[in-house]
Amino acid sequence: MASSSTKPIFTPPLTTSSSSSSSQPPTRSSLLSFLHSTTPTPISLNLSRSRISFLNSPSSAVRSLSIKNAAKTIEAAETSRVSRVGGLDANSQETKPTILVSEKLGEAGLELLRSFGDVDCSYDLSQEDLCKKIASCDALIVRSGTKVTRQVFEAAKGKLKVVGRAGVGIDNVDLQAATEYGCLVVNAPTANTVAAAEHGIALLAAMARNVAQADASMKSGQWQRNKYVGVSLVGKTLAVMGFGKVGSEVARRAKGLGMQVIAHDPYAPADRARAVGVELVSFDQAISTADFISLHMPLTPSTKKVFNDDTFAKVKTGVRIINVARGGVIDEDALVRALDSGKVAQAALDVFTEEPPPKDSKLVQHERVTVTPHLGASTKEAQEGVAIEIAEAVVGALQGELAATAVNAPMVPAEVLSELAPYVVLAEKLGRLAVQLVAGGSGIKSAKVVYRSARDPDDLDTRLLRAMITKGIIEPISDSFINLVNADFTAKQKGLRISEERVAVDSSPEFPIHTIQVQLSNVDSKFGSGVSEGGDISIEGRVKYGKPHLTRVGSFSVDVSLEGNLILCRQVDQPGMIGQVGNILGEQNVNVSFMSVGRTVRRRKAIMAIGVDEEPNQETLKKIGEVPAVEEFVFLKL
Ligand SMILES: NC(=O)C1=CN([C@@H]2O[C@H](COP(=O)(O)OP(=O)(O)OC[C@H]3O[C@@H](n4cnc5c(N)ncnc54)[C@H](O)[C@@H]3O)[C@@H](O)[C@H]2O)C=CC1
Ligand SMILES: O=C(O)C(=O)COP(=O)(O)O
Repeated sequence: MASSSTKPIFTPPLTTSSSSSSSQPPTRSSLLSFLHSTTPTPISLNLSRSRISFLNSPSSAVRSLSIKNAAKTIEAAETSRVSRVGGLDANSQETKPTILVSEKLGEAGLELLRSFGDVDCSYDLSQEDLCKKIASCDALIVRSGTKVTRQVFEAAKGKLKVVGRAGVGIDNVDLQAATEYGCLVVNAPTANTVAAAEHGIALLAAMARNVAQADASMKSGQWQRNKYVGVSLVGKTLAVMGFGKVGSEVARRAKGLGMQVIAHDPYAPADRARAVGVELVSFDQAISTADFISLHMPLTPSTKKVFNDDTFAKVKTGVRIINVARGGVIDEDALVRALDSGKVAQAALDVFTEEPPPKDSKLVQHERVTVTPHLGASTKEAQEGVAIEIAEAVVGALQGELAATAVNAPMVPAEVLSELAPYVVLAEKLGRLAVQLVAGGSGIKSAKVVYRSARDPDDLDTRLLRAMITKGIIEPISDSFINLVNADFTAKQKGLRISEERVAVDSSPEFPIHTIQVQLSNVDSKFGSGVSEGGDISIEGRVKYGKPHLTRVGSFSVDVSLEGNLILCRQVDQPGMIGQVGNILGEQNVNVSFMSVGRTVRRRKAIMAIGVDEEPNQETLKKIGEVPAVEEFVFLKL
């Protein structure tokens, strides 16, 4: 006979290279709470801790943030901070989050952050100092000058919940480490687009007309009109490499200057190019036909040094190159060689592999190179916009919202979130229940989730539900903290395969999901009745009246609200059973909140599902086990 729940043993084959103790993701007892937990408390088997803080404020889930609404956002942050209990932002000075801003940020953004948390503006920190400070920070806001390395996440010891990149490029943030540590990374992808594009055009024109060189010459007392004869832009071909936000704005402006614009971007939709009147071409075609090449792709492993000796060999002799993307996309030594040989006539660079570059950099010193110190995003307007954009994203994330600009987590639109909210609660509880039915010693390798829904699969986003089921399965049996950011990673790391199936049902598509079923295969159960005919531990639930309900255990139908704790008993189906068990609980002052009996065949076997507010002590559980008709029972914490 099963007794009260014991810790199932989970034997994860650690498959990733980062499994040394120092690099293990931290332990935190927060929830998908998204990023709510204030203290990194190790997870024990205390399953009764409260959860669901991630969606515990309807206002946070549906709040829409926009730059125009900065003032409203401040107000909302303040209202929310004082009105919510139990979350990171409860009405207490002590629980205010600490936000470290490590590079200069626009005042409007700072103001918004200050309305929500304690803001520490510490610029020019060494890596060592950053690592020291970060252990007490809930959020970190950076621009391109701060390297957020694995060491930073390690040093954060689980406290850091969100890194906000006040700009586009996130190549200075170790995203893999952030994900492993369950730390959300958000960026501000739109507010500096125009500034970067304008800077690209400024460099293009300045380079073509030798503005910087002529200026320096005049300031040194010279008047060299013949030396600084330039080239015209009109009618020339510009190749835009990377036809994203900045690239397309550059293209638009270059067309206004009378240039022929072509673009290369393996992922850009043709209609976007068509709308701007630009032809998308292959990499080789772009570089071999262009008079000017302007770089606008992100720095990734596949774009690193994509402009190298081989590439320069293919360009048109006398080509001019502009780079306001990332220094690392060019092999800078190769560029110096190409400039020296005359293959490349000129370059205008805002970004460098190493920033700032060494003072004696041949590239920076080259007389046919125009340089600026990473000024692409540095306009007043862009910096105000970026600051607000990132402050809103960070405040939202700290309040438990899924940021629209999340870089390392699925973006779930606010309306989807609010619709899925009760199912998210159900999903985690089902995962948590299923794992508690596993007998000690069984290693869980695979879980299958079956969603029964009347919705078209395209209208059903289950990533959040899968993450919560994963969280429910893993957290009770390991010391991992799971959220949407690291759910898939952690499952993989622990050798747990989660598969999903959608089954169409004939119910109302008004509700996204009819039932969710969690099946654990190839494991022994400590509650035989929780095993389906197919041999899997199987439980099913649905949302009723906005609340999660357990509706099936193994082959037995039940109907019990998933609140508090749960006792599942299998007994001989006979009169008086409910009374007997109810009396035992009542004697111990354990309040029964719900009760449901499900049976397969009348007067044969039945399952009794009893919701209890309190946790019965061992003595009480023993008495239940001693009721003659009770064949097996299990106590489950939700
Ligand atoms: N200098 C500065 O201050 C600033 C620099 N940037 C940089 O500009 C770049 C572009 O920014 P956004 O346009 O906002 O980003 P985006 O994400 O809108 O556009 C990037 C484009 O590059 C494309 N791409 C990816 N791999 C490619 C490849 N191998 N070849 C060609 N295209 C490829 C993508 O499909 C995408 O369309 C980023 O590197 C960003 O960090 C952005 C703002 C300011
Ligand atoms: O947004 C980007 O990608 C940029 O490069 C801007 O960098 P910054 O924020 O000015 O350091």
